[in-house]
Amino acid sequence: MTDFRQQALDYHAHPKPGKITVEISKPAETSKDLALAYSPGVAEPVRAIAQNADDVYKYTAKGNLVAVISNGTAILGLGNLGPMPSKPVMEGKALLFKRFAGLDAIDIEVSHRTTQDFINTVSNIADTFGGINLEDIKAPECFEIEKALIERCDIPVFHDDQHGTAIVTAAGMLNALEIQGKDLNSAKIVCMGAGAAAIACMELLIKCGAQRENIYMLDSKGVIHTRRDDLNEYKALFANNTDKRTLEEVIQGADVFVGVSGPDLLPPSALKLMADKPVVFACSNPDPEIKPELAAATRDDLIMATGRSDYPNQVNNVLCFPFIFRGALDVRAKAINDEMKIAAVEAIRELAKESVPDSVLKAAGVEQLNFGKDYIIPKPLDPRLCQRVAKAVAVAAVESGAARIDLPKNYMAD
Ligand SMILES: NC(=O)C1=CN([C@@H]2O[C@H](COP(=O)(O)OP(=O)(O)OC[C@H]3O[C@@H](n4cnc5c(N)ncnc54)[C@H](OP(=O)(O)O)[C@@H]3O)[C@@H](O)[C@H]2O)C=CC1
Ligand SMILES: CC(=O)C(=O)O
Ligand SMILES: [Mg+2]
Repeated sequence: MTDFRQQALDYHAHPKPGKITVEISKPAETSKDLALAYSPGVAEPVRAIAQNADDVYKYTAKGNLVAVISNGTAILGLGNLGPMPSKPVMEGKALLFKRFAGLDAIDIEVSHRTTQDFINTVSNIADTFGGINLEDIKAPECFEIEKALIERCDIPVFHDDQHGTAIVTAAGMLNALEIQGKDLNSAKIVCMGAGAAAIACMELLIKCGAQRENIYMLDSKGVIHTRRDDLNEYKALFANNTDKRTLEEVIQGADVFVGVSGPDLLPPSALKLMADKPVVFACSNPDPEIKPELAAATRDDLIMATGRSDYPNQVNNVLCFPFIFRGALDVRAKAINDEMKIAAVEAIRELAKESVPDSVLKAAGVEQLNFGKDYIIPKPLDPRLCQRVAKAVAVAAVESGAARIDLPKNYMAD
């Protein structure tokens, strides 16, 4: 067993199994405390909420509570391994919600027979929470699930692998292209993968200026083109009228490669075929489509990002989901709309252009970080992310009419 593998297993096993716990937030030491916390005192907020539904935000933990819900059908890039193997990832997301945004989060792994069963299960428990973060649910079911839950729930429902990934990818991509002196509008883009993350990343890049006809998408069967008769409705939107069938054919002269598929799917021979100054986001976890060392050895004019913490330029949805929920919950948004997503893109993007505080340099273990090739996007440990992204999202929610309450006074002030 490798050292790192053993360290990871020990981290999860000791001193207590798992990564999250539940703590109480009120005194419960005396008979008086118990009389307030439980019977008879608890009857008072019960009566208040029965009379005024919004009082649930005043008297319970709902407004700061997120459910991280999965069925384990697309666990990172490890595939469809089922609900229980997904639990460490979901606990991990809960850890990140708390660590980065102060949100209480609980993981829920759902076993189900049909997609409708999953939808019913989640919508039946949704009111318990302030928001629902769907995670690691494979395409195409994830699209139907998210759409149905958004319709049925009046709290934000957000499939992180779709929109969290797309927001961070768009922020990083706009910056990387700016550094390379290129424009998203005219960029030729190859997207390896045609699932949850791929479809959402490409749709958001289009909203940010990319041209649909400049995007070539590949799934496990190769290039997605108009002659294929095995495409679901989501892939069909990216079908090119082309006679190109392989990665090598479509990547010729491409400015951008986005990998949200699986390990080692971008060979150096294909990377060599890209245009000058390419941008390569190999975002599959834990193992990217090409290792950064191999990419750097293949050519020296690229900007490279991965989903991992141990290389520069971590394009990972952790830069988004804690903060987008923070902002959404703080104004009790009914949903997370496009205005809020674009506000998050801009806030993440802009932060990378500011000077980096010493505390962040220290946490990252580096001497300096300056906007450029190896720093296109902020570090997850940057405490300014919460302030900037949550505020931008909350403001966008208020301005777009998604918020139920106004911005709290002095919200996320410096
Ligand atoms: N860095 C980040 O923040 C994030 C990274 N990801 C990564 O993206 C990947 C996909 O996740 P997600 O979209 O949720 O999963 P999905 O199961 O929804 O999609 C996986 C996609 O990858 C495609 N694929 C699998 N093998 C190949 C192959 N050999 N060649 C081309 N395409 C292939 C599948 O093709 P087919 O449709 O034919 O089955 C499918 O379209 C994972 O590795 C995950 O870790 C995901 C979210 C966030
Ligand atoms: C980061 C993430 O959500 C994933 O790889 O699935
Ligand atoms: Mg995920």
